[in-house]
Amino acid sequence: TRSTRPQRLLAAVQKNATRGDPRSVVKAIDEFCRYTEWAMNVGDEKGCILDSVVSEVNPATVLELGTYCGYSTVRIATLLPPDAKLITLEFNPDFAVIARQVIAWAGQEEKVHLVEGSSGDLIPKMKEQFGVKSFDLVFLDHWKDRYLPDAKLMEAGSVLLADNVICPGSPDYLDYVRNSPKYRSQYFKSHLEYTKVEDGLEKSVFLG
Ligand SMILES: Cc1cc(-c2n[nH]c(CCNC(=O)c3cc(-c4ccc(F)cc4)cc(O)c3O)n2)ccn1
Ligand SMILES: [Mg+2]
Repeated sequence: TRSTRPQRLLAAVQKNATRGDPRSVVKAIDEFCRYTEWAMNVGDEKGCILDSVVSEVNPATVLELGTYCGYSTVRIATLLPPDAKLITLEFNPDFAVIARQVIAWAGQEEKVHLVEGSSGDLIPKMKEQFGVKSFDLVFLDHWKDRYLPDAKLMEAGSVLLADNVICPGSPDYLDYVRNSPKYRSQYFKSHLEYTKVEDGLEKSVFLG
């Protein structure tokens, strides 16, 4: 039967990237998605914004919601010190299977803990399951209608960075973080990965 898009993306990584070289993995995925087959990775343009926010926050603990094929997982992990922890949640088991192999090809498995399940179920269990009561940085890149309810579940974290706030969009989340006295929000205008369509990242610092 026909392969899936994540399987074809992984094949491109294994063919074109050097094992243990995370930058070559990122480059191979971006080239595949730009020139062969679009996929919903944060991409190179928004990826540079992601990199700058991660470097600025310099987090010891990161939570990523929505692993997909592990592209942003690899980008974030590469910027973390060896003792830092990145927990990434993926709902779709077929995506998780591919993401684990992409993360391994990039040599980042030490810093990354991929957990399968839905954010609504897993976030409340974070404390007891992983002993992490709050995260220094949360990257929201999962179902867009879960951004707001999940942000409310996590009102102890310090920096939220949300992908796709314009396309596909998360209007209720955007309205909340931009108008709530609990957050200072900033919009980084960009484009939907590998396209000319407007999209952007919203960085929201929790004021406690
Ligand atoms: C733990 C947990 C995890 C999840 C979860 N895991 N993986 C995801 C994927 C979510 N991502 C997207 O849907 C997405 C879509 C587009 C897009 C698509 C089609 C278009 F035409 C235009 C844009 C672009 C993007 O950048 C996206 O990130 N959710 C869900 C629940 N709980
Ligand atoms: Mg996204």
